[in-house]
Amino acid sequence: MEIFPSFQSLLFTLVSSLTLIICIKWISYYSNTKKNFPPSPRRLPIIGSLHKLGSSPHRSLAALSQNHGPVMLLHLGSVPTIVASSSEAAQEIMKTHDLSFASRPNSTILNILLYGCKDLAFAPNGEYWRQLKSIVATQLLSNAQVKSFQHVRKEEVGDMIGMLGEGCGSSIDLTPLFDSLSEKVMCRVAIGRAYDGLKLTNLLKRYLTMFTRLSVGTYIPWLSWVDRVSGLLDQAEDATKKLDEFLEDVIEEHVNKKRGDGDRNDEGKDFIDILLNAQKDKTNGFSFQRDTIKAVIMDIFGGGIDNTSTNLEWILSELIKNPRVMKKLQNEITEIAQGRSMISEEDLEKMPYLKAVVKENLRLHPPVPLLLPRIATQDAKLMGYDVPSGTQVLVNVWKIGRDSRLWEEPEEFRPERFLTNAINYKGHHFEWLPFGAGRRTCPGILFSVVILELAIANIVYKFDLALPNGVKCEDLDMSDKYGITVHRKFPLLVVATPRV
Ligand code: HEM
Repeated sequence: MEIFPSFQSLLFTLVSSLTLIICIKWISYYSNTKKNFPPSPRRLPIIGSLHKLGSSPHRSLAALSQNHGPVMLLHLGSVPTIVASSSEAAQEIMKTHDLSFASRPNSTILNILLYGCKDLAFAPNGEYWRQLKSIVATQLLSNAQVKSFQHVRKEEVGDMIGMLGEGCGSSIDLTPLFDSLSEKVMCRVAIGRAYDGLKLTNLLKRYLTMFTRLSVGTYIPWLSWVDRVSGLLDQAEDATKKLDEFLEDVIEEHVNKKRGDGDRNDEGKDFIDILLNAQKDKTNGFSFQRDTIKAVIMDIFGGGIDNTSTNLEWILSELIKNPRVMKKLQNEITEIAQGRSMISEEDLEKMPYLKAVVKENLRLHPPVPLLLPRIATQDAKLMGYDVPSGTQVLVNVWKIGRDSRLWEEPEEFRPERFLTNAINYKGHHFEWLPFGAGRRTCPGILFSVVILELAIANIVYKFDLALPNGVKCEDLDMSDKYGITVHRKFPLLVVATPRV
């Protein structure tokens, strides 16, 4: 019996393997040259076009689209990525071919942060994601459920107004006030109480920052060891473990019905109660483990906290920078308030200009300017171009919101445009997509809009706001900074004076 193959058979195997590889390469090259791929900027070896993203990817990609058109193909490392920058392309992605683009790309770091993507935002499209979205949309974030947390918003907005009042006359940084408001509201509805002290704040900050860190392995898989050597994956594991331990305790408290002091939401069920009940419900054949509950709560913290405070910062920045709009808004609110001490959620329905202000701000400052990435799960066509399965897809809604073909004087903050157009939050208008659209649309729209409207209405009703040290309104710096959401680059410092 021969143990080692003969030289001839070795040579034969080698030559036939080489011929096979050359054939495959040739066939794939030939069929690719037949394909109609979107225009691409020049790329570098290994990193492709990663270096072109810069520190503000939404701005860099908008600039690139000026040269390469509304549908571009970039190679981020070795990840082929389509960037759509027009409302027509967005509509094809999120409506015409929504099913082809309804999944999310996966990565080692996301798997660490989200229990193997058992959350809603990064779960691949499929039965698991569909069932979970149904629970989140109909049980956690439905109209009725959002209404049931009205008292939480009232109390927390009241507390924030109280703090602003205490700082009247001196310079106040609004960002920590807004961060605290959003975190408290989110914690009370999600886990039953707001935690005093910085323990949870710091845990969350550390955890959420991990989503903004560049993971080499995500873009250049053969260099994925760099993420281990650089300590990135260890940090992600540690941040997740700490938050996991915290949430594990909170869930145990819920299971054992032992809630601590400071529970200001004890008359209603919080999200953990609802998820624990859904877990017991076997009627629809969907079963999930505790990791799913924790992953969903992490989504809710990730989606809810930063987005809300970022929005509040930008709305007030625009109002301060545009005194005409501020005056008009204050007039609307004062007329409806009729001397009452606080604006209530019932009042908001009578304030069309306030609603227009919130929408106009989302046009100019969408907190998630490239939406969450999607991935093509089948070969698709986009605006006549070929998009192979496995291509990542980004939609630049920041660019679409500033498209002069769609918006007159797009750089101007002019809420009036939303008084006359029919744009609503249903995701049918592809020129305005701060929450995305289609299957993957944000389920937290109702939840966030009401808190934004209530907080803004009360702040501008109760106070006049000016910039400190005699800085003129028109000189307010509006630079932004890319992160988990697009924040103001510099803190928003104001001097508040009581109005009523
Ligand atoms: C102003 C506030 C908010 C903005 C601008 C925002 C924006 C977005 C965007 C752009 C997406 C991706 C949509 C897409 O890919 O088409 C998204 C998804 C998501 N958002 Fe929000 N969001 C906000 C508030 C919230 C809140 C308050 C929650 C939860 C309480 C939330 C939970 C989620 C979840 C779970 C997803 C993933 C949905 C899926 O993949 O099926 N968001 N959001």
